[in-house]
Amino acid sequence: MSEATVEILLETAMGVSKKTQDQSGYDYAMAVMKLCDILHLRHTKVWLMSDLIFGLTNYARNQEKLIGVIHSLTRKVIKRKREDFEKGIRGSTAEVPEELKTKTYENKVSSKTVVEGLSYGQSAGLKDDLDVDDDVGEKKRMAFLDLMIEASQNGVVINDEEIKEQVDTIMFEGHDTTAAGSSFFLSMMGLHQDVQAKVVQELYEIFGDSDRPATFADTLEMKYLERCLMETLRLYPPVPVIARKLNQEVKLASGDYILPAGATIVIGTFKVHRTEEIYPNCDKFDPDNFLPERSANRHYYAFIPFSAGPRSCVGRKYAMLKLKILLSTILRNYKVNATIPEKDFQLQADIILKRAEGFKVSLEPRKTLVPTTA
Ligand code: HEM
Repeated sequence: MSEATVEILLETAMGVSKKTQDQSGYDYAMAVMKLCDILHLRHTKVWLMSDLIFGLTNYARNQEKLIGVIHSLTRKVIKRKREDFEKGIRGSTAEVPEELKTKTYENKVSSKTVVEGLSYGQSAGLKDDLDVDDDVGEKKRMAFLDLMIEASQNGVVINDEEIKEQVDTIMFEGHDTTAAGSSFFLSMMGLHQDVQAKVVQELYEIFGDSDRPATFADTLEMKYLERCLMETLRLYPPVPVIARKLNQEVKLASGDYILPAGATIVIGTFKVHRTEEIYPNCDKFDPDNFLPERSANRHYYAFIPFSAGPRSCVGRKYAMLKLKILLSTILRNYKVNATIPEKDFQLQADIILKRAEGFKVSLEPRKTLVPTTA
């Protein structure tokens, strides 16, 4: 999943054609994973916290090598984009599948010409510029990196090193989070076959037995799949804790406590999401928790997989879109099975929430999407 999410980022956010990539997404994803292991070790082994002692260990040398792998990919991607720009090539060079170049799909559910719906969390009540019916066709797409390179040409002060840092941030934040989210989602589908059957039923209503690629309009119809995704992010938030340094003292609403200015506070998203008063039977996987009527009166901060406020996740709409496309494609082609029950998951919270034993799911090819009972 990590490899897939890196490749998707390179094509969609960096606008690089798969053909132009000379280092696989797999190497990048593995390097990030190993680097996170070292960071995790430094969180838990007191003696490794000191830079001086850490610098003397093999971990430090390994870390250098891994950072080299990570940075070499970003440097190559930027170099390639700059060369394209100098040759006058503007915009994304990632290929659009032939089937998506013509807009002739009949939607089985509705034949709306204007999409009325929401790209991220219908229940969250958000609507923005993604909510338009122009997701297919041959218009020139400008990826995030294209825009930055163009801005640097137009005299906006951003140099190559700064562009590289932005690319590193998006590549890092954008791949491991969605890889964890999608892997937990597949684990849930494997364990809750009745829920998987309902998702497949919904996909059948959207796609019939066709194997055409999913469009943006289709993702707006994936309402039940979205609820399953939100419920997965509730139980297994890929970023399980966030931290903030207080600029001023804060009086807690819950009692006579005052947190001093300058303190670092840690917000346990994982714990917030499993609060019994907010989510009755809070450890149970129940996609109906995100039915509009159930979430309508819930506090805004009761569901914070993407954090909240001014430093919340900039990629959340992109993430939901990417997850819907990726997961619907998998479920249209494979039945997911899993045997390890949730109570036996060995959760590991380094930077990203993972299952220490790996995501043990197996896939069985589906011959047809025609729904079968679970
Ligand atoms: C399921 C997927 C994702 C989850 C759960 C997630 C979660 C988060 C969270 C919790 C934060 C805030 C951390 C904090 O408050 O300290 C954050 C920040 C951020 N995320 Fe995501 N993220 C996801 C996907 C993505 C994607 C796909 C991208 C980019 C394409 C992205 C880019 C970022 C960036 C750049 C920030 C930093 C924002 C800032 O500091 O102003 N994220 N993410």
